[in-house]
Amino acid sequence: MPLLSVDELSITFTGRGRRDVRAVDGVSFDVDQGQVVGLVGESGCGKSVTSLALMGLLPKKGVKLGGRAEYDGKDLLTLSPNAMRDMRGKHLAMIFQDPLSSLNPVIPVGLQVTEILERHRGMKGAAARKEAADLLDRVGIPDPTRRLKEYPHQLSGGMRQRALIAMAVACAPRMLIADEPTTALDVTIQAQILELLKELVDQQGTALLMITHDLGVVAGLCDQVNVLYAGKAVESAGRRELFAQPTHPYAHGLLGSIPRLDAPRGEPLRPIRGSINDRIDWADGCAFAPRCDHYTLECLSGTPQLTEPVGAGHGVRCVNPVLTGVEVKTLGVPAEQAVDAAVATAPDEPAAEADEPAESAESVEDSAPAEPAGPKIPAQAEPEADGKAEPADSDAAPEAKPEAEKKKDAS
Ligand SMILES: Nc1ncnc2c1ncn2[C@@H]1O[C@H](COP(=O)(O)OP(=O)(O)OP(=O)(O)O)[C@@H](O)[C@H]1O
Repeated sequence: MPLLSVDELSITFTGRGRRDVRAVDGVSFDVDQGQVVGLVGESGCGKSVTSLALMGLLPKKGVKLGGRAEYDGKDLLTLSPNAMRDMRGKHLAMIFQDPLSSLNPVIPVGLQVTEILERHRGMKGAAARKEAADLLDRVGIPDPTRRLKEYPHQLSGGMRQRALIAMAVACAPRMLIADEPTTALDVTIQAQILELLKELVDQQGTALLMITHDLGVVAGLCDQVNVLYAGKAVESAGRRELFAQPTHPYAHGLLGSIPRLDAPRGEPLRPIRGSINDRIDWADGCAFAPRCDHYTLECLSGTPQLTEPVGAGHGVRCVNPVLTGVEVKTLGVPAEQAVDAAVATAPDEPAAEADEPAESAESVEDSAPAEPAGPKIPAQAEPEADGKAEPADSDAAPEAKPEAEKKKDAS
């Protein structure tokens, strides 16, 4: 039985006088002990609110939760605030993106660590201080006894994130949720922090839910990956399967948009056009359709279901998946090699190259050119004779535009 089993999680923000926002819509995944599961997607796809819901950190007012999130037989979504408080620390812990705003700026780091040891492990005085120093030492903070007396602003960004990790693991939680833990750090520190997380998983069997927009992090760390788009999982697969054959056009585009060091000089980058705001409601069809070079009219007939067009355990929510093999490279390293390298990296070895794309796998939104948004469907989406808008290989952009867009350009 998985340690955490999320089943059809939905999160809706409600408010008087404004339209409800369905931020997460029927997301399901499992996390086993000692397993790293990734939630990946661009800004606004619902990654952070998923983690906050699991930690019981969303406000009660104005938020509707649906589905189940069973941890060790208990539904985290329905536990009382008190029960949830006991759950955090010992069972569940979270590492946030920005260590500076997660630490209290006016309390020395040591006191923030010992507070946790006192509350959850009943430790006091010198024993708690010693344990706090040991924890800082374990996460690689040099001279821990001195550092304990310092305030967060006196630590470097990497050290602050290490201190947060020390606090998160202080009670040896069985499950760790890391929400973009390396985004605020420079690339060398990123690799060290990822190594540290990997060690925790390997040595303590911690289950790790890794939330990231960074495919380098996924390649280096995750066993299982869920690619989210507009609140739904559009592809769920093992890391190898995903990198070897990204099958949903969004996942395919994400992997294809990673800059390559071996690309010929002047070769344009291949971002996914538009932004997450160019979408339709899932109830009307695939939310990604307006940005998709592979859409057909079928995409507009209701919510596509998760199916397994390329193999058992590789779920894809698309009626017109990318089934041709594509070579996806991460910074010049074929993806499979990058994954192999990442897998083979022992904890005491330097981080795999696969961690490197961390910097370059920028949010698609950030790198999207000022191109016109995708076709406004369904009005302009006219089928070819076979009922399909011209399928396009995203490799072949810009000619490979959907038929409707070509017409728009021509007019
Ligand atoms: N309090 C709120 N009220 C209304 N909508 C919200 C609220 N919080 C989040 N949302 C919406 O929920 C969606 C998902 O947000 P979320 O923060 O989970 O995205 P994300 O994938 O984590 O992005 P990022 O990487 O930028 O944090 C977004 O559309 C966001 O606007």
